Amino acid sequence: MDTHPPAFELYGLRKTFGEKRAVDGVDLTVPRGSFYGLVGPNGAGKTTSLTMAVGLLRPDAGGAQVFGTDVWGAPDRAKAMIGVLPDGMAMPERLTGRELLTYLAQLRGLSPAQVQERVDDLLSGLGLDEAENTLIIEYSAGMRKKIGLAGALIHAPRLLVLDEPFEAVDPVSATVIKDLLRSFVDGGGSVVVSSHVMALVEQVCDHVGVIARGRVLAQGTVGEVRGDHAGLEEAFVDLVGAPEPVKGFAWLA
Ligand SMILES: Nc1ncnc2c1ncn2[C@@H]1O[C@H](COP(=O)(O)OP(=O)(O)OP(=O)(O)O)[C@@H](O)[C@H]1O
Repeated sequence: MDTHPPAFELYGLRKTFGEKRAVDGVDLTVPRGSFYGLVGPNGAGKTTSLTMAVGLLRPDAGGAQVFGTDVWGAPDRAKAMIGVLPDGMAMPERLTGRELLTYLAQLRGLSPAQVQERVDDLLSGLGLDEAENTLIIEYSAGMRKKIGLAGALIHAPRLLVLDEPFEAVDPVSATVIKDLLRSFVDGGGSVVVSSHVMALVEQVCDHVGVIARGRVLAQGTVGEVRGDHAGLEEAFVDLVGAPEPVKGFAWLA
């Protein structure tokens, strides 16, 4: 038995929606203590892969392990170790930010003292203290991301899986989130983020996986995937293929 399994291992993941093969055999290894960026064009299969890997969508084939625990075989044990920020997460809109976090903390079985401490810390750390009594329905897109991230952190997981955590977030809040995630990694945690923003991945991540058309095209340290290219963006375009020049739109000129 491997006594030091990786933080997260996705193996042979497949998913077809009708005729559409969304995920076509995805294998990824997220080393312990890494800050891992999953990048790929729109529709590449990032969200579908991550949703299956954290146990929210049943794969047609394949599976995932969190620190050696099978996500679909031992879901309670696996999910206790993961904090998830899903893409476009449905939220209880009629709760306030504080009520939502308190509810999530109680669901995780935290003591009243732990609930109080963690909810206070997360609301102030993520700059949501002024909006703590505002209903979620009134939150902006960026505030929703932040309260979702707070919910993913409340039970102090060992692995964070965050789908587009920086989308719609203002630059100051993005810096706060980056700092928080970095200190989580410095403290021994592991993070997976999906993103389209190559510069951001290059700045914050130490490992990267490139996925397109449901398959992994490259993975490794940022340096390994970048190779001889000037940056990750150039490596990405080389791997995924440059887009066709835009034609038409004469009427727009
Ligand atoms: N529930 C669904 N039903 C049908 N097709 C789906 C469903 N979910 C995803 N797909 C399709 O599967 C493919 C992969 O989608 P997915 O959302 O995983 O891509 P992505 O890499 O996360 O894209 P983006 O960067 O645009 O968020 C796409 O072609 C998408 O249209």
